[in-house]
Amino acid sequence: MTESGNENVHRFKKAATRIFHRIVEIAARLLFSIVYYGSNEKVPPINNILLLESASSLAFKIRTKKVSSVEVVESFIARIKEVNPIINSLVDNRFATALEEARAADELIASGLKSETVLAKEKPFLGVPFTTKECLQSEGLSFSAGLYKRRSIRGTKDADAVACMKKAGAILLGVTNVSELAMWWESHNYVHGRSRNPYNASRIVGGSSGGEGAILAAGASPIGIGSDIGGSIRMPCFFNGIFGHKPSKFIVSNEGQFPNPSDEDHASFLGLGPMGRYACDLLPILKIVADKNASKLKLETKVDMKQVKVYYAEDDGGSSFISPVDSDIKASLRKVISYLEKAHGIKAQKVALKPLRLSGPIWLARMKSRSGSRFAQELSNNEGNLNIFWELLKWLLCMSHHTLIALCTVVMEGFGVKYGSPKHQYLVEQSNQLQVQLTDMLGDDGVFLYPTHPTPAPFHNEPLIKPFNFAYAGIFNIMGFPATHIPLGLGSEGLPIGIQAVGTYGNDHLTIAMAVELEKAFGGWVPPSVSV
Ligand SMILES: CCCCCCCC/C=C\CCCCCCCC(N)=O
Repeated sequence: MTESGNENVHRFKKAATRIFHRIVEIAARLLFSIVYYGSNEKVPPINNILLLESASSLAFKIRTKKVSSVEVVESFIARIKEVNPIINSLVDNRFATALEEARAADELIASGLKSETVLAKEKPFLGVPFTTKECLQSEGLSFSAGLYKRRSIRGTKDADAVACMKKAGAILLGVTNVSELAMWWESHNYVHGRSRNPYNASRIVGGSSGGEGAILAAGASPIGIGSDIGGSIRMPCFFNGIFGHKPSKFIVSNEGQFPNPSDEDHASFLGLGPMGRYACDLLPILKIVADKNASKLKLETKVDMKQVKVYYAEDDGGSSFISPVDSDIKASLRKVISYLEKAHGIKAQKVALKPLRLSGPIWLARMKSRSGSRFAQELSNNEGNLNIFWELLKWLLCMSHHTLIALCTVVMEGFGVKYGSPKHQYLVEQSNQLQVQLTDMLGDDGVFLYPTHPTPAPFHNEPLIKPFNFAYAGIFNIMGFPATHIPLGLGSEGLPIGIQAVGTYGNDHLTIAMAVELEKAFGGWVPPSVSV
């Protein structure tokens, strides 16, 4: 066959794959709509104004005795008790200890031993409650990572990031649900069950920091710490309409997570960072969890929006296996672009970065390690290897304690592209090319705006039909770049939508400044329900 003939066959195959994928997606959506018809419960409206404060504002009010820490902690505990039966977000708590710590914080403030200025410096979040995901070790609390074999394991010490928060005076309320081994974008497992979206309980909360996204959006915790190796902070923030920041690589310590990154590459993809309802909390919380590495970032630099260069893309250029970007998301991105021009004279440039179309395959290839598959081992809690055929059979007979997607991930690891093969090398090259393109384009004063995810929160289990949609977020983990999710209100289905702002290494202050700016212009977090 001639070269142009070959090209035509290739084009035809691609179009056919895309059409087939769309048909399956539409048919599945129809089926899920029928299955979940009428089960669109929301969390009740927030009636306590303390729950509407940012973590920074709560810290200030506690420190200056305008409100007591006990009052704040009690308010959030009451809200958790109200919403958790609907969203199944908090899976273990330390309420009694948290209240004791709140009393101690109030006593320290009342004693006058330390001035407000000293307290603001030494314990900037004194008396402010927070939550974190269950796969981040927290002393005395469940630490299963959603793995049935680990169901009775509890943390014996705090992960570094949790310890940093406590050192800053913050009070841990409890831990939130994750996907099995934090390796999927829906939070469901056989230890703690399934978490549900506060805007519509028939929809997912995302993963792996999904319980965290839901509890924050429901107004039941002021601030949270998540982790992100393939979008696990940004996707839950997107589905639950809140802010979240995945920092530049190696800024926040990964210590104290299960599973642990298997090598240096994986460790560079993983980033722990803040999640919350208000953009103003991202930077101070990042500073705290970054600890000594905060000085590697430019967090004190004031950003002049007029000097920021903006680039954007409305989609990945048309990957066959990824859903098309929802029209509400595209429209909101366009509104952002025209706002930036009107308010700051920024002439944003639309770009087409070819390797983005390969985001899914690139992420999967870069996650391959030289030493071979580890997921099957981790699924057995590193106690031998999992017999995948036996487990799949057990799953079919409803006898397995593993989720279907975890088993599919083991299969994928076995059958996917081999480490070092020509296909693997090609994908690594594409990934390097994208890194160079983004670095040259953005420099130290540019931000790339891009959908965080192609569709608003799908129904439970629907992600199995579109597994690679996570790649919109995951690709930037591979680059080691900072990325901030920015909520932009609700779409036509009443579900949160938004975009991410991506910068080059070390420019976390730029993507966070963009979040602060767009929150001012577009309103940021929208409560799931309001009193009538
Ligand atoms: C029934 C269909 C099965 C399709 C199998 C697809 C296997 C997918 C493999 C990897 C998906 C990884 C998703 C990563 C999500 C976020 C992870 C994170 N912790 O940041």
